[in-house]
Amino acid sequence: MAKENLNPLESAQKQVKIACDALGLDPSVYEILKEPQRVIEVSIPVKMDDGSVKVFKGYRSVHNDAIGPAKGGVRFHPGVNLDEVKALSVWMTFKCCVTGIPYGGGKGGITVDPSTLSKGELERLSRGYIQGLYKYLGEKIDIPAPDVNTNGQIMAWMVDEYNKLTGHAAVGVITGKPVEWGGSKGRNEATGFGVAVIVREAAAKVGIDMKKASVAVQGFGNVGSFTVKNIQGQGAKIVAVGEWAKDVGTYAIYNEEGLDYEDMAAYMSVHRNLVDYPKAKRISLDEFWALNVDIMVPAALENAVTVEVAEKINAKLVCEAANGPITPDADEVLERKGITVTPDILTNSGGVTVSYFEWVQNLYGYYWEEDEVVQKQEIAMVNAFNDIWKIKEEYNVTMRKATYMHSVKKVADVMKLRGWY
Ligand SMILES: NC(=O)C1=CN([C@@H]2O[C@H](COP(=O)(O)OP(=O)(O)OC[C@H]3O[C@@H](n4cnc5c(N)ncnc54)[C@H](OP(=O)(O)O)[C@@H]3O)[C@@H](O)[C@H]2O)C=CC1
Ligand SMILES: O=C(O)CCC(=O)C(=O)O
Repeated sequence: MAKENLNPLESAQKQVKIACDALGLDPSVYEILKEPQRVIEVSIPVKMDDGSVKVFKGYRSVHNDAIGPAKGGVRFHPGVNLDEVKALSVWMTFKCCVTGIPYGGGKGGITVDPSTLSKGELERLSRGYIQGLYKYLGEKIDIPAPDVNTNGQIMAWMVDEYNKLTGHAAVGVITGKPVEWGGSKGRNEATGFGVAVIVREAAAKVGIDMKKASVAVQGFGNVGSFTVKNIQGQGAKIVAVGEWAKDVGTYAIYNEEGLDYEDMAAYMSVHRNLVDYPKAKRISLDEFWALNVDIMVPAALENAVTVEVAEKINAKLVCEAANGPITPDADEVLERKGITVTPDILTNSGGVTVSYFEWVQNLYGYYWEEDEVVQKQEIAMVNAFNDIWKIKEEYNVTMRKATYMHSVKKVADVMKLRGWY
């Protein structure tokens, strides 16, 4: 068999092309959508604590802003590169259409291992990113947010830098901020909470009783950990968690009696990983993927599920909490095996949906209670799930194809109205 293509941009383009063809759209729609509208690459010089200067590469891609200002997170990771950032921005365009929020798609990143930086170096790097890009960001232009290895503190430094450079108190230029300064209640947990909502809805459709379900989650960061918390809250048993640690690489922990979110989170906050977590046994990643569980949730990075991994999966339902965790070839394997997949742009759309709520609150200067945020998020996601399930049934296609058909049509219709083709 030919070597599997792991380029995320080509995966994203393939997903968009399939939807354009299924919808019978004018060929110019795909020509417009296959590449971002704008990509900026910046060099960021950072004064290190030892007095030396290190230069980091940063990127920001705006894929499409037909529907509204670009929206999407900023990732700090050694694997960040131009095609990855472009792909992530493509996915954001169609993710924003899932719950119907008025944004286009953007994404950014810096090629860096932030665990090697001091707090001061991390702050200078975050500010340097904004110094390189502030002319292309704005509350009505392009609005960043957190992603892998970035958080509320980093967003606060970035907004502060933006406000200093522009002279505007524009707190809505970035979302995912701390609640103490313009953040929305519920945003930190929103992606994982939303993943659990989609897992619950999909489980009901495929005949899994959440109260009796066994679940494995790959990744215990922001998305993975809150996914575990909320799925556990539905009465399901989390039997395995897959993770990554320096000097160990990928590993997983397993306990058939179930793992507890609070206990793992407390252990993680002291030890920074789950390698020697005492209430589970360590298993290999190969064993993790092959577990006999009802539901698998990849919540780490892209390309986690290749063809080889997909062949091992025994779950009835796979819910993509990460962006792009299943390769297109692996997707075909899961389809052949009759495993239902809820795609990333639906499953993890809760994060950007609550970012939108944060932006609305910032523009109004009027803040909501957490209950209101959570309730609005849940309604938006359940409605989106039902709309997409209907398309899946009507056209007899996978959830992924139905989701892209739903979203690509929305962007194509607006581009038509605006006279772009
Ligand atoms: N944050 C958000 O609101 C949203 C995030 N996403 C997507 O969700 C995914 C996870 O993001 P997020 O949780 O924010 O990121 P975090 O940085 O908070 O967490 C990522 C987690 O995955 C672990 N990890 C990294 N590589 C591997 C691996 N190969 N195998 C197992 N675990 C691994 C990391 O371990 P370690 O810390 O040791 O590196 C970390 O615990 C990404 O694809 C992101 O784009 C999607 C929508 C919104
Ligand atoms: O909250 C946001 O604006 C974007 C989150 C994000 O980057 C994502 O959904 O992948």
